[in-house]
Amino acid sequence: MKAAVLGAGSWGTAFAKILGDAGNDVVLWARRPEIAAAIRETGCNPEYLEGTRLGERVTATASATEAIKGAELVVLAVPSQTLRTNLGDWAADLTADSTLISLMKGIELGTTQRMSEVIVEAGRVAPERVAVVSGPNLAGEIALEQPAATVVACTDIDRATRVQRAITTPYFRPYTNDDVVGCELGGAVKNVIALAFGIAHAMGLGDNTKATLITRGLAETARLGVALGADPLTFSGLAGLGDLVGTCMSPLSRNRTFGEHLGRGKTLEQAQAATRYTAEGVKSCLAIRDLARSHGVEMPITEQVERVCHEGVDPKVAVAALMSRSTKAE
Ligand SMILES: NC(=O)C1=CN([C@@H]2O[C@H](COP(=O)(O)OP(=O)(O)OC[C@H]3O[C@@H](n4cnc5c(N)ncnc54)[C@H](O)[C@@H]3O)[C@@H](O)[C@H]2O)C=CC1
Ligand SMILES: O=C(CO)COP(=O)(O)O
Repeated sequence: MKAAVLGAGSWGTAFAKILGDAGNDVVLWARRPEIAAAIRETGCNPEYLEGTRLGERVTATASATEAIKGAELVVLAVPSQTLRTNLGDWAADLTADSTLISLMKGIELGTTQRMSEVIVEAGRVAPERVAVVSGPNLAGEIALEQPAATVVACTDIDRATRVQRAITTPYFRPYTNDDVVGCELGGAVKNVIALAFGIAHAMGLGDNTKATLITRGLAETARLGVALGADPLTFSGLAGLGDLVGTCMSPLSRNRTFGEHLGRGKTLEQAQAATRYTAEGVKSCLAIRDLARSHGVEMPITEQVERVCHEGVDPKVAVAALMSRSTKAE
C-alpha cells in the first residue's frame, strides 16, 4: 500500500519504519525542509531516533500535499493539541476512502474530544474511516526492532484487519479491536498516570505506592471509559494495562520523566524547559479532568496531577490528599 506519515517526531519516524518494513511505500512528512532533506539523503532522521535506518521504502518531504497524494493510509503523528489546526491544512488533500490512522495519545483542550473525534470533525471524514493504533509502543525500543504488540481499533473491523496486515512485521504484532473509545482513553489517561508515577519515583516512594498508582489509575481510567461507552475488558488489554505498565516502568517515557522533574520540585515551566519531547499528559490532564467532571466520574489521581502541574500544588500535599479520601469498597 501507499502510506503517508504526517509528523516526523519519535513515533511518526518509528512508525514509518514499521510501514516500510511491512512492505508499504511510505512518505514521511516533516515540518522542516532540512529534516525531510536529511531523511532523503541519509535514510535516517537526524533529530529523532538518531542512527535508526528507516529502510529503502521510506522517503520524506516537507510538503504534506505531496505526502498525502494517492495515499491509502494516512497516519497522523503530531502533538494532540495541534492536530485540529494541522488537519485544517490537510483535509482537502485526503483521498476519498483513505484510512486515517491516529497514533496520538491525548484529549483536546477546550472541546475534551478524543483524537478520532477531532479527525472526523476537522478532517471531514466518516468515523468508520478512522483507525487508532495504541499499545505499549515506546518508539525508541521499536526503532531497535525489539518485539512489541499493539492494538488497531476501528469501528469497521474489516478496515482494522487491513491496517493490521499493513503494519505487521517480525518485531511488531498488532491485534484488532472495535472499541475505539476504550483504546483511545487507555492511551490518553496512562500518560497522566505516568506523570503521577514519575512524581512518586522522584519523591523516593516505593513499589507499594507505584503498584497502587497503576492499579487505581487503571480503575479511574476504566470508570471514565465505561461512562463514555467503552468495553471494560479493553482496559485489561494492551491499550489499557499494557500501555500503562510499559509507560510507567520505562525511563524512556517522556511523561514519566516529566513527572520526575515535578517530583524533584521543579515548577511546570522549569520541567518544560528541561523537556524536548511531547509529554501529552501535561495538557491532557486538564481535558481529562473536565471530561470526567462533565460525566460525573471521579478521577482522584488525575485531579491531583492537574493540581501539581497547573496549580503549583506541592506533590507531598497531593499525596496526602489522595491518602485522606474517604475509605470505600474496591
Ligand atoms: N514517542 C513514543 O514512544 C510514542 C508516542 N505516541 C504519541 O504520538 C504522538 C506524537 O508524539 P511523538 O512523535 O512521540 O512526539 P515528539 O515530541 O517526538 O515529536 C513531535 C513531532 O511533532 C512536530 N510538531 C510540533 N509542533 C507541531 C505543529 N504545530 N504542527 C505539526 N507538527 C508539529 C514536531 O516537529 C515533531 O516532529 C503523541 O500523541 C504521543 O503521545 C504514541 C506511542 C508511542
Ligand atoms: O505512549 C508511549 C508508549 O506506548 C510513549 O509514552 P511517552 O509519551 O510518555 O514517552
